[in-house]
Amino acid sequence: MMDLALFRLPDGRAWVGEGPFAEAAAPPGGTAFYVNDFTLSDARPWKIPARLTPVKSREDLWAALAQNEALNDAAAPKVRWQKPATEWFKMAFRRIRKDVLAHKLRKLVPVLTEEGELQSGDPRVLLCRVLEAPDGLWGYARVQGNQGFLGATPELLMQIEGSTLRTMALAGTAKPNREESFAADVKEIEEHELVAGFIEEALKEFGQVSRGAREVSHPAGLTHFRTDISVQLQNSADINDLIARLHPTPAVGCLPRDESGREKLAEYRRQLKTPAFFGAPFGLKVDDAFHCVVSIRGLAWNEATMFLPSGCGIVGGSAFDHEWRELRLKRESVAKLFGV
Ligand SMILES: C=C(O[C@@H]1C=C(C(=O)O)C=C[C@H]1O)C(=O)O
Repeated sequence: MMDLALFRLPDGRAWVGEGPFAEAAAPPGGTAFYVNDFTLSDARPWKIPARLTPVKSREDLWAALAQNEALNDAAAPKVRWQKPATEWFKMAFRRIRKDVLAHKLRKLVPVLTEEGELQSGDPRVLLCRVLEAPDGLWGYARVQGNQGFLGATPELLMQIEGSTLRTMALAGTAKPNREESFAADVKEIEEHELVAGFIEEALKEFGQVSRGAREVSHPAGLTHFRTDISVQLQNSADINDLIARLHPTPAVGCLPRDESGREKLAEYRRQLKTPAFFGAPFGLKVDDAFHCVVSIRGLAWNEATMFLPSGCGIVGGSAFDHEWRELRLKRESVAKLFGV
């Protein structure tokens, strides 16, 4: 059975870890992956591989994999996707927007998942695409037997090097052909500032926070607002605590992030059958640094069923047709990158 984790940095450096993985509650001294689900339900999220190999090319990756013969002949997956139905998502959209207008919520991110049936080929072949994703994206993958997930995300949850923690607010998405007016789009700015403000506030207890300017960023064919934020950590802060403090940011979660908000978020994720990996933190502690991303722009599979999720922030000014199109654009960017 294949048991592996893969992590790639935006500059192309990548590592593949092979199982069996030892599991720990706290970060170990050496190298380990951090893999959890969206609700952080795994009490032992630190996965220490039996073997870790730096990989540069798909040849390196195949050579590093114990089962490389089986994969060498495998073809890229062909998937028959089903058109997602609007009803459930429309209902969720209306209820969230109503709650926002009634001041019960400020923002919530529902997730729509397109499902498909694997017709031929092997989804594990897509591990190559993770490795070869465009610069500027972080790649992540976890495969266990006949299930797995992988993706190429533009969103950093945190990177800790020495006493500096870097993170970003990435939220607010341009409509197609409206990139010029995006920088002044009041609704998208509001959506973005909710995320940036939350992160800034959450990090204050850990040290001096610096916040960069709001910028327009173009990862993988989409246009988003991005604000870089960093903090000088006062004490050697516990990584698990930092993850729990930041995740889920309102870029993939809700605001306020109180019990009632979190319950609503969990309820929508259940109703809409959001895969557990989606939006969760995924990281690697290596070479005295910890890199951890938000697992979006990815897909998952369980035997022959494929899942392609995407989410969008709903605020008072959101309109269903725009959000529906934004969800599609996000899925299309993933489908294009992975050739599915
Ligand atoms: C939830 C996703 O993306 C997140 C939501 C965004 C938004 O609502 O504008 C933008 C970037 C991401 O933080 C996704 O890609 O599925």
